[in-house]
Amino acid sequence: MVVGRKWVYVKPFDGLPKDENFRLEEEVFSDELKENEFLTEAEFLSVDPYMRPYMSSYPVGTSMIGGQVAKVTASRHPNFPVGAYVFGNFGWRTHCLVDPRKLPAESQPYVLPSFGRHPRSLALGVLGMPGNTAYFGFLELCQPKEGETVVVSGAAGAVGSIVGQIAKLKGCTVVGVAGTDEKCAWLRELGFDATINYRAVGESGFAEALKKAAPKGVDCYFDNVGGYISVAVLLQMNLYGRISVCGTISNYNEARAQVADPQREFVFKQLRQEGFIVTRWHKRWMEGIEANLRWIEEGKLTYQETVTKGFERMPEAFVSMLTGGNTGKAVVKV
Ligand SMILES: NC(=O)C1=CN([C@@H]2O[C@H](COP(=O)(O)OP(=O)(O)OC[C@H]3O[C@@H](n4cnc5c(N)ncnc54)[C@H](OP(=O)(O)O)[C@@H]3O)[C@@H](O)[C@H]2O)C=CC1
Ligand SMILES: CCCCCCC/C=C/C=O
Repeated sequence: MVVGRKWVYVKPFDGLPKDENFRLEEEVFSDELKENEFLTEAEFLSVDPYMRPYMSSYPVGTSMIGGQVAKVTASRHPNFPVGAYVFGNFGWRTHCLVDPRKLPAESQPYVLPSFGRHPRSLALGVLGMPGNTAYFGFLELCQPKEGETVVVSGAAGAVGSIVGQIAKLKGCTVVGVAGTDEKCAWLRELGFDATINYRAVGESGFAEALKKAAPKGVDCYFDNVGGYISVAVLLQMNLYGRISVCGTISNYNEARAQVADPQREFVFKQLRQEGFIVTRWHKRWMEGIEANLRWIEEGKLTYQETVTKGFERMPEAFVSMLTGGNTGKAVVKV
């Protein structure tokens, strides 16, 4: 018998998540597995923005959703031997009994490929879902061309920091928008050509700051945040500009903002805007991971992680990420 712990969603979110939304519970697993089942023990867990809007569609009493890196501790599945490390969407739990046949195609667990000298936690970041969000969401939807100007909001986070570096690899001029001077300084170290600390310039100063940072206008916008930042970028898009709508974290904890009608920009600038969910590319998943790993090995792609230690601190790490406490990918080490 194995006793695990899990975080349960016990009260609907209202605004920023609070302690009262979560409860830590125990769960017991039998040692006797059925054919095709395997048992895991988590090593690293992910806290991601999507958990905030997605949980609202689950009933209270559901375990918190999320990805993790875990070790297989018992197995009756030939592809998941004891001792292997896997990625799985097993939720906020220390242990999990898995039967892959019960999971949808876009949420299949997989044994981690070798990351060489890099930590396994990267399977939750640049070598996992956020890295693939950057790789596919930017390259497929923005179709960047050498010499173009790219703006990335949420630029110092898990997705944005990778998007900006890929844009530099494609020969673009890159402007990053982030919430502190320290984050902006890191982005410039990564090769970003200009940065805007949106908290420092404020809503009223943002359009002017963007004009200075992107004097030739904007050809591609990778939007992680929505809200006034995105309205201002839209108004400075160039003819035939492309916008990849990845997320709207500025309003995950609030009612939706009322924004000005943007249709005129789309007509006269002939813009293209497309939203996406990264699992759209689940059949090409390993292509994104391999490309990002190759760039890391070649010294062309750099990552950073913000690691919180202790499974009991999952809610704290989640709220910290939602309020800008992370640089690069936010993960929890059990
Ligand atoms: N479409 C898809 O398939 C996917 C979408 N996403 C989306 O991508 C975005 C980034 O995710 P991810 O990289 O994992 O998270 P991050 O690592 O970027 O962490 C979230 C960051 O959001 C920033 N932020 C918080 N509030 C605001 C605000 N009001 N305005 C602007 N920025 C804010 C904070 O940085 P700061 O200090 O700069 O404010 C914070 O660090 C999210 O919107 C997420 O939902 C992520 C994965 C897949
Ligand atoms: C099966 C779970 C996959 C998670 C996909 C996350 C998509 C994120 C959307 C917005 O943040």
